[in-house]
Amino acid sequence: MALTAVVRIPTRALLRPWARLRDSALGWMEPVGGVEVSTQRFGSQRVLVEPASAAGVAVMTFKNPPVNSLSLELLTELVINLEKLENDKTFRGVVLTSDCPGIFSAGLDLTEICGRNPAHYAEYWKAVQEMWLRLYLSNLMLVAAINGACPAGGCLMSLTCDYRVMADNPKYAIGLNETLLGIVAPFWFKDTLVNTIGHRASERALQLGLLFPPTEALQVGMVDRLVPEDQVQSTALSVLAQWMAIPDHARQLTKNMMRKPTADGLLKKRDEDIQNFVSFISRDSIQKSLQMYLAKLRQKKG
Ligand SMILES: CCCCCC/C=C/CC(=O)SCCNC(=O)CCNC(=O)[C@H](O)C(C)(C)COP(=O)(O)OP(=O)(O)OC[C@H]1O[C@@H](n2cnc3c(N)ncnc32)[C@H](O)[C@@H]1OP(=O)(O)O
Repeated sequence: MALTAVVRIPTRALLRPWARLRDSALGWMEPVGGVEVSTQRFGSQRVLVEPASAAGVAVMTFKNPPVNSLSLELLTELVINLEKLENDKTFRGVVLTSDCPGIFSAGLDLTEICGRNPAHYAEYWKAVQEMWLRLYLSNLMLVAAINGACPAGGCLMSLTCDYRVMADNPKYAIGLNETLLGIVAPFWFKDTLVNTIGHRASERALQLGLLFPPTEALQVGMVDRLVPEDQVQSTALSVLAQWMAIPDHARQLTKNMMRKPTADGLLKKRDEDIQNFVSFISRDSIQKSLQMYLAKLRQKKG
C-alpha cells in the first residue's frame, strides 16, 4: 500500500484522554475512614459501569444510541473506564454489553472516517488502536454479552474478550464485514480473528465479509455460547463466576503469554499503521464507497 499522506499524529487526546473529557465519573472512589471503596455506580455519559452483585465483577454498558457506533467519544470513555477498573483492585472481571436494543455495536463510526481531514483520521485511528490494545491486553477477565447485531469494529471489540455469550436470535449477526464496505480489515483485526477461529475460517470470513448468524457463529467458534436473549447478561455473569475460581496471577500471566506476541505486532508499528490507515481512507475511491454505504444505511428508512 502506498504511503503518501504524511500527517501529524496528535497524541494529546489519547495519552491523557481524561484531560479532554469532562470526567463525569463522580463518585468513582470515595474515601471512607481513610480507605478508598467503590461506590454504587460510576462511568460516564456513553459508558455506564455498575458493580454486579457478585464481588469483584462490574458490568460495563455502552450507551451511544442509536447503534453504539464507536465514536471518538465512546472510544475515549471506554478506555478511561477500563483503566479505572484496572486500577481499582477490587475488580477482577467485567461484562461488556449494550444498552441499545438489538445492537451490541455497529462498529466504527462511519462519520469519523468519512468526509473528515487527515489529522482527524489519525486521531481517530489512534483511539481505535488504543481501545484494541487496552482490551486485548487487559488483566481483567472480560466477557462480552452480545445482545444484538455485532458487525466489524463491534465484532473486533467482542473478540478482545476472553469469552463471548450471544443472544440466540437469528436477526442478529456477527463478523468482520469490512470488504462489503470496500475497505480492508487491518492486520491486527485479522490476527485477532485468526487467534479465535483459525486461519482457514478467517481467510474465508474476511474475504467474503461474512456476517454469521448466531448458530453459525457458534459453529465456527466466533462466539462461545448462545442463550435466549433475556439470559445473555446473567449467563455472562455466571461464566465470570467460574473464571473467578482461577488464581488471578497464573491466569493473567497465561493470558499475556497467549496475547502479547499479537499485540506486539501493532505496538511495534503503531505510527506506520496510522499512516497506512490515513492514506488508505483518504483515497477518493474509498471515500466514495463509504459515502455510498452510509447513504444506503440512511435510505433504508425512507
Ligand atoms: C488500512 C485501512 C483499514 C481500514 C479499516 C477500517 C475498519 C473499519 C471497521 C468498521 O467497523 S467499519 C463500520 C462497519 N459497520 C457496519 O457495516 C454496520 C453498519 N450498520 C448496520 O448494519 C445497521 O445499522 C445495524 C447495526 C445492523 C442496525 O440496524 P438498524 O436497522 O437497527 O439501524 P439503522 O437504521 O441501520 O441505523 C440507525 C442509524 O445509525 C446509522 N449508523 C448505522 N451504523 C453506523 C455506523 N457504523 N456508523 C455511523 N452511523 C451508523 C444509520 O446510518 C442510521 O442513521 P440515520 O441518520 O438515523 O438514518
